[in-house]
Amino acid sequence: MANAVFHQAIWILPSHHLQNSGIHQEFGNVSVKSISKGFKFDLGLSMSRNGGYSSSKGNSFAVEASTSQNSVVDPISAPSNTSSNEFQKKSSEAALILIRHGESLWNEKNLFTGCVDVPLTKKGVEEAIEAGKRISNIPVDIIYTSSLIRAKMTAMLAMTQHRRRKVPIIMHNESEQARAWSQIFSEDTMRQCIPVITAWQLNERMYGELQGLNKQETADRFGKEKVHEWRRSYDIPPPNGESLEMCAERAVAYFKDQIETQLRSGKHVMIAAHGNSLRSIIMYLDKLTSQEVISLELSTGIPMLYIFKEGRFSRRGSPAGPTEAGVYAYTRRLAQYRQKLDEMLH
Ligand SMILES: O=C(O)[C@@H](CO)OP(=O)(O)O
Repeated sequence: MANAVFHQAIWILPSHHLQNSGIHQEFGNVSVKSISKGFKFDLGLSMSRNGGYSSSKGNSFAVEASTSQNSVVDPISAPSNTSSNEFQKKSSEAALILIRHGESLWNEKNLFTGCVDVPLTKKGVEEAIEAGKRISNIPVDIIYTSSLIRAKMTAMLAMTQHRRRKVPIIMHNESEQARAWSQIFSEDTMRQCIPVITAWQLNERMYGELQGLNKQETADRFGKEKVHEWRRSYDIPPPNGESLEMCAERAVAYFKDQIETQLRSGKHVMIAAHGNSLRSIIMYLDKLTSQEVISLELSTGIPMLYIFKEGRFSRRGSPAGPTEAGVYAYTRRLAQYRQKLDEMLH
């Protein structure tokens, strides 16, 4: 289906609104006076009919001033003597971090969860914080999460550990009012924010009539092999649920349409999602066959790093290493980013 754009996810503050609005006298510590010129923040994203976002401007997170145009580029990522547009054109490399959410209350109870919206356990919270430590030196410009709380919690908790100290802000594009009421009125503040896009397409596979059942009891009842087939095969769906193939149809399509667009424009992306939605994405990234994906298992709270360069993905991190150094093979560009963080923070 074509992605018919029906509205834009823009945080707009036209100057007449500033003058006329009696509502937004202050937003946090930012007074209206400091932004009296009037400008608009444009994520460069448009929501499509299928609930996804498409890039309306080519670059995400662009800021349009009333008189001039410039993109918000992290001063740490961008060389100071290079204009942001030039930088983005030259930047042929972007980081992609994938994190499966931390342990949920139903993981702990060994229940099939699927699209049931269950929060993290204390251990899951700790795993998310630990994941955040491992990615604390890797640039993040935009975050995608599923619409489920365990993925959102994981992303937010992980970002509490990031050394750049940017603030992840969940975009509310569900209605005109939600957009209007979540505007930000300071360009400086915007520079210190990371947009968080929630997308149902990244949700866990819908587990059908297995949702809420105990995994061990289900295996005892239907047989270990049958249950393994439901859980790990590519094209055999659980009763009235989604197979991995069906899950991939929405998750990988969303990835290609929305997330790859960000990577192509040089944005560093983090995705917090689920065992099976991420398996389907990894199958695409690593070009796994439907046989190979059967043995792909993802642990909770382990971040994986990919580099997108010249249209190709290469895996730079294995979930095996216990430390950041053991996990990630940094590219030169990532090492430079890290060095700049060191300089800034010491
Ligand atoms: O229950 C679920 O939703 C998933 C992930 O926890 O389980 P499985 O490992 O069987 O895919």
